[in-house]
Amino acid sequence: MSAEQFLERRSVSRETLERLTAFSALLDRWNPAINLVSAATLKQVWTRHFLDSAQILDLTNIRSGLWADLGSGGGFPGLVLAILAAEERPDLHFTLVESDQRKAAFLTTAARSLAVSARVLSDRIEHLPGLGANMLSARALAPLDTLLDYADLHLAPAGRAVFPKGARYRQEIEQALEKWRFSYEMHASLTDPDAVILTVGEISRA
Ligand SMILES: C[S@@+](CC[C@H](N)C(=O)[O-])C[C@H]1O[C@@H](n2cnc3c(N)ncnc32)[C@H](O)[C@@H]1O
Repeated sequence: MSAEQFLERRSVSRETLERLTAFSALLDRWNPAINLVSAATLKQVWTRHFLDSAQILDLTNIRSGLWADLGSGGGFPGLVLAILAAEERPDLHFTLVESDQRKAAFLTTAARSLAVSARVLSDRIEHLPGLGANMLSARALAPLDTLLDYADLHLAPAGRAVFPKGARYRQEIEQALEKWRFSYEMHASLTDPDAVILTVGEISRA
């Protein structure tokens, strides 16, 4: 999928498109050295990473407060969300948590170079003091029960979370329900017929 095909699925302003294009160029430049995403998916960055991340913003209606993205890696979904929100939801603030120092350095450099406001924390999620986030996201980080441990630590009261999940999502929900109570909604993924995106709230220990 090219930038033009992305635009057929998700409208963005010219400035946001330019930022995404510049982000794609940064990934091309840094990926051989620090393996931010698999080389194969880099060829499909507009669908596998940009559209896949953008759909997450579109499933939420939060317009202000703190959004924390955990285990951001090369910036997915967190930096894409920050790029979109810069114009679409300017009162949202982003914190990206990534323990790998080289990836965190990439995220800091990319945010600065793209003129996107995002705080990058290079630490382990479970070592950080609670972030008090209003919204939490994490892609390809951990099973749902572990993600709920992180949500318990980092969400503000009444905060919500949004987690893309692969084909094993039903087992993950069953497993998580042994330890947690939560409400959730399931949304079909725009980019993977086997995947879903879970929006989760009202999280408490079982
Ligand atoms: C499989 S990658 C996924 C990256 C990105 N979310 C994506 O979907 O492309 C998981 C990332 O989480 C980071 N990570 C794993 N465990 C972590 C932890 N406990 N605290 C902070 N970062 C962590 C890893 O360094 C890695 O960059």
